[in-house]
Amino acid sequence: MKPGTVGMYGGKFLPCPHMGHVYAMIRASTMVDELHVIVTYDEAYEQKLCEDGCIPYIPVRVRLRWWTQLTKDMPHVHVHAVHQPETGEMADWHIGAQGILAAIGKPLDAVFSSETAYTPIFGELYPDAQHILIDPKREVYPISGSMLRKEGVLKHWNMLPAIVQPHFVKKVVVVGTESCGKSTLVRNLANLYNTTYVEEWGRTYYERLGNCEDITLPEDYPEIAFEHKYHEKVQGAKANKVLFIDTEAIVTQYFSKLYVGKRQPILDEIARLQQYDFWLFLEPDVEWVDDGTRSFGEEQVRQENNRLLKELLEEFGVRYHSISGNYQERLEQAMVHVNELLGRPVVKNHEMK
Ligand SMILES: NC(=O)c1ccc[n+]([C@@H]2O[C@H](COP(=O)([O-])OP(=O)(O)OC[C@H]3O[C@@H](n4cnc5c(N)ncnc54)[C@H](O)[C@@H]3O)[C@@H](O)[C@H]2O)c1
Repeated sequence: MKPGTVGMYGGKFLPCPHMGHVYAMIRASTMVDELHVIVTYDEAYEQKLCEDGCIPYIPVRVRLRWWTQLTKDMPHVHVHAVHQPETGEMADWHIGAQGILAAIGKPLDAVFSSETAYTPIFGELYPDAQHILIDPKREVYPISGSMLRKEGVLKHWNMLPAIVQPHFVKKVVVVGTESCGKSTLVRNLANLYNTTYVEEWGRTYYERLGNCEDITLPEDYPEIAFEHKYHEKVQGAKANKVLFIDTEAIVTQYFSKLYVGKRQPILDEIARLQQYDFWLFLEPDVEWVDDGTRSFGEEQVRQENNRLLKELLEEFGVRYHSISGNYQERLEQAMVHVNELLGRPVVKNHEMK
């Protein structure tokens, strides 16, 4: 092609750009001097499309953000969002093309897609541009947006760019009072599902100080909650479909009440804002182990604290799933729930598929 060529690659990229899209964009970027990636959108139509599939609606701003991240080190690639109505009429494409040309602001030399069927309409819309097909049989990355919408993103995890995956990670939080096997269960689950986890930050915090008995201060608790949230973000970015999390802001609030006798508004606010896909509640029916940072071992106190924590969770409208029994039973019950969440079959002896 002549120097100074301008190309366009467009789509709705719903629910998200997949590896086939990334491949097409990169191939296109090597063939022109300037490439414009166009994210077309029609909110009402897309919401309906997502409702009919099995994915939550992903706003255009999020899709634009992913494309911006994907192309941030490619100075000759530019990303735009353009409204194109989706009524099923050819007029939609004409309206879209007007918006696309206005966003690009210069004549187009090439239009890229993987659809041979688009050649006639592109010929009408962009008569001076060449339609260049990239992998029309979708052999390099056999995936499509409709497969992701219909079958869910977890089934096609390896077809999602690494920067997109964290958005779809399922967050499983494990809560309970002291010494009910949370840390062990969280670590075991993370290893079994080959993914990452977030440790109980309050514990790490006091281990760093050397103890927690009689030395906790009210200001420790917001700090614990902030650091915990930060680690959720860090580990979530590396997770493989699911992230296991040991405790959260409501448990931190519960400890604030127990240790310093007060409830902290900022923890209530975090508790209201946080979102998890699944809550596992561990009943305190395994042996109490004193690991040096624990204080409430007496059976009656243990039961009373368990009741208090449940009350607090219920106050925030949390729908948790209780798990009890010995360590083997707890692991098996947890795996049944997690398999269900991930859409995996629950097999005999709960073996992994
Ligand atoms: N007005 C325009 O010029 C224009 C151009 C393109 C798209 N659009 C709009 O975008 C909407 C969606 O278009 P779509 O369904 O083609 O978008 P899409 O989001 O499914 O795909 C975007 C592009 O990537 C290509 N692609 C998809 N999967 C691929 C894979 N595995 N490997 C390689 N390439 C792959 C597609 O052929 C398409 O060109 C259209 O209905 C239209 O509204 C408009």
